[in-house]
Amino acid sequence: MSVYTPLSQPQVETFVAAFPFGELLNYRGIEAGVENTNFFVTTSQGEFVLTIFEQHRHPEVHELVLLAHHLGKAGLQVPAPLEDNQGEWLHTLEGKPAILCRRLPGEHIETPTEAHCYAIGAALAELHQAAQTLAQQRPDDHGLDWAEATLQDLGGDLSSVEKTLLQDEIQWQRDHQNQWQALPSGWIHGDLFHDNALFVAGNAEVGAILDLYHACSSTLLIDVAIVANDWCCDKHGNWLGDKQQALLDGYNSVRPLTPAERDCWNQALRAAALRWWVGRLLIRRKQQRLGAGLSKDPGEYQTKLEKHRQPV
Ligand SMILES: Nc1ncnc2c1ncn2[C@@H]1O[C@H](COP(=O)(O)OP(=O)(O)O)[C@@H](O)[C@H]1O
Ligand SMILES: N[C@@H](CCOP(=O)(O)O)C(=O)O
Repeated sequence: MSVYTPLSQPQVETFVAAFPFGELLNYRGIEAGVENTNFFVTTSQGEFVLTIFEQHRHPEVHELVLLAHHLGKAGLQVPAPLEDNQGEWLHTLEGKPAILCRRLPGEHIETPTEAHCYAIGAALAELHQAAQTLAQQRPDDHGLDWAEATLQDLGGDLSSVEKTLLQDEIQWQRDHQNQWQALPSGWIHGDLFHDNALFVAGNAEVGAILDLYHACSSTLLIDVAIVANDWCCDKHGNWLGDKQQALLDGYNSVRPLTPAERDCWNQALRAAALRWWVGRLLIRRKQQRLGAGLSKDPGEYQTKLEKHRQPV
């Protein structure tokens, strides 16, 4: 369902011919993912992924891919764009930005274990550290102003319960901004759900971190909380076993959280749940407009937010 921009065989052949990777053997659309169009592309010299950006224009893609370039050079397994015969990596297909990356190793996991949570915590901290040496920044455009603007925009699509909860949480987060803004910041992934990681089969070694297209400059702690909300609890926000602790242990093994970050953990879980509740409300609207099935339930993140708001 996420091939928003279908391509013909001649289009892919022409695209691939610009690169030094041999001839096109076959290609197929990738079902996973909801934002961009992706194809697995096999040539006579290897396996690649062709991505067409559906929501970002060329200058934005330029910014986003700087991070992948930077992390790739630091030895992290991320989708870094490949250069064609002219040294260009940013292309255009059907009027939209397009890139080609190597297909990275590993498989998706259905249900993360504690070992996966530990490994992704350590990998996320490595990403945060490696990104600190990237001078360019990209402002976070999914903060509280965006949440507020989206609330206004969605207006009539929301129930009164949803509106009240959103308004109340945005206000609560605004009231706690002083402490939040003093926390360590830098590039965050922003979307490290477990379907955006690959693990090398048979063990809990991270094979790849994918989909860096939400990456931006923000509070590092929210990135850890985005992972916790997806990897470590059930759909109702109940923590599963020791997964949350495993994630934090893995993260701390590379970059120990500061005392101020530890104090703000619940705020981070709330901010992360708010961010993806609003994100999913927008995805739902897009899917409804396209007549597509709903693949990301916003209610799950409403429930998680409600859970984190309960006093412990
Ligand atoms: N470089 C890559 N190597 C291997 N698989 C990839 C790569 N890039 C994307 N994929 C596959 O495509 C899926 C969708 O890609 P993703 O970037 O998450 O799309 P979207 O931006 O639409 O969410 C991933 O879940 C993964 O299965
Ligand atoms: N991961 C987000 C939705 C964003 O989609 P992605 O396919 O780009 O990761 C969620 O699950 O809400």
